[in-house]
Formats: sequence, C-alpha cells, structure tokens
Amino acid sequence: MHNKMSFVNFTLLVNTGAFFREILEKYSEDMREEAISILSFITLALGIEDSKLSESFHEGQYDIRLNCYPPCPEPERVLGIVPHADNSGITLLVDFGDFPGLQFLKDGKWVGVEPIEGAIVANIGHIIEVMTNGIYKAPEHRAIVNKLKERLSVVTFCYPSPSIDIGPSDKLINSDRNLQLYKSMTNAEYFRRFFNRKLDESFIDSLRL
Ligand SMILES: O=C(O)CCC(=O)C(=O)O
Ligand SMILES: [Fe+2]
Repeated sequence: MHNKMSFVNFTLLVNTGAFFREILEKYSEDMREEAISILSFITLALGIEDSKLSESFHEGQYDIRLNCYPPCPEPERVLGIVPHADNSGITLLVDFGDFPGLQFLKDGKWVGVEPIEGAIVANIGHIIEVMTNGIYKAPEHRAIVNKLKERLSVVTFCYPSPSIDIGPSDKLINSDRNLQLYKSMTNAEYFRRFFNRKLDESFIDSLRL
C-alpha cells in the first residue's frame, strides 16, 4: 500500500471496501473517545462542565482523511496543503513523518509541529470556535513537503451531532460582559454556509455577528 501512494495529496474515502471500512470504523471509534475526552477538558476549562457541547460529539460524524506527501525536488515551490482552518469541531491528527511537515500560523509566523511517536495533534475547528464564542480559536495551518522524505498523516475530522445547533454555548453568553460574538444556526445552515462560502473571504468572519 505504501509504495502505491504516488499523488501529492489524496483522500481515502471511508467506503473504499469492507476491509478498509472495518479498520476505519474501529479507528474512528477510538478517535471518538479521544475527541469526547478532549472536549470535556475544554468545557471543564471553560467552567461549563456537562454542557451539551462535549456531549454533542457522542453522536457526531467522524470523517477520516489519509494524506500522503511524497518527496518533492523543489519543496520551496509547492505546498502539501494550502493554509486553511478546519471546518470541523475538533481535528485529531496522527503524524507518521519524521520532520515538522504540519505548520501553524502563530503571531504571523509559520511554526512547525515536531512529530512525536504515539502522540495525537488536537486542532480546534471552526465549530468549536463558534461554540466557545471565540475563546478557543481555529488556527490557520498548512502542510509543507520535504526534498527527500515522504510524509503520511491520518486526520480525523470530528463533528457534533447534526441535531445540535451550532452557536455559542448559552453558558458563555449569559451576562452583559459576555456578548454573543458568533451567529447561532442549525447544523444544515452551517454546512450550507460553508459550501457556499466566498473563497476570497474568511469563512469564520462570515459567522461573526
Ligand atoms: O497533513 C497535515 O499535516 C495537515 C492536514 C490537514 O490540515 C487537513 O487535512 O486538513
Ligand atoms: Fe487541516
């Protein structure tokens, strides 16, 4: 399987066959547990423990993407993935590279994430930015390529239950000092806005009040 990965970046869909489906279903169940536990720590840190925020991820959708970045003779001239923030609630990334291929924008500078064996990189997506009323921000990130080395990453995009509205948690906007900064919308409305977004404008800005 490894040798056949020859595209700059490709997406392996969950329904590529029974064999992959079984592995990916087990994997996504593990990631569901990880996501719920990270989200309950987030709600604990926010002082809104037991809110519907973390619970909504029990029933949510979990999409897995396998990224492959082959070596590139001129790495400074290409990007593996262009700068973006994820539209998920939270994204869990397992990095199989041995160089910092994933980079986050911090204070205007790209900072590489050093892969640690067995570690999961947890990345906040737009939905958690909205649900936490902007306390947790969805960071811009990108992937770069290496002149000599291939890199693989397995990325799980974790979404809350489609029956839950996407909007700032009531518990965070309960006083005059804590104004609601983002719109509240149904799950369907969130995705409608995402798929109809203007590509030259910031999606998260379009969700601000
Ligand atoms: O492969 C990576 O390091 C980044 C992947 C990523 O950001 C994505 O798939 O959304
Ligand atoms: Fe991403």
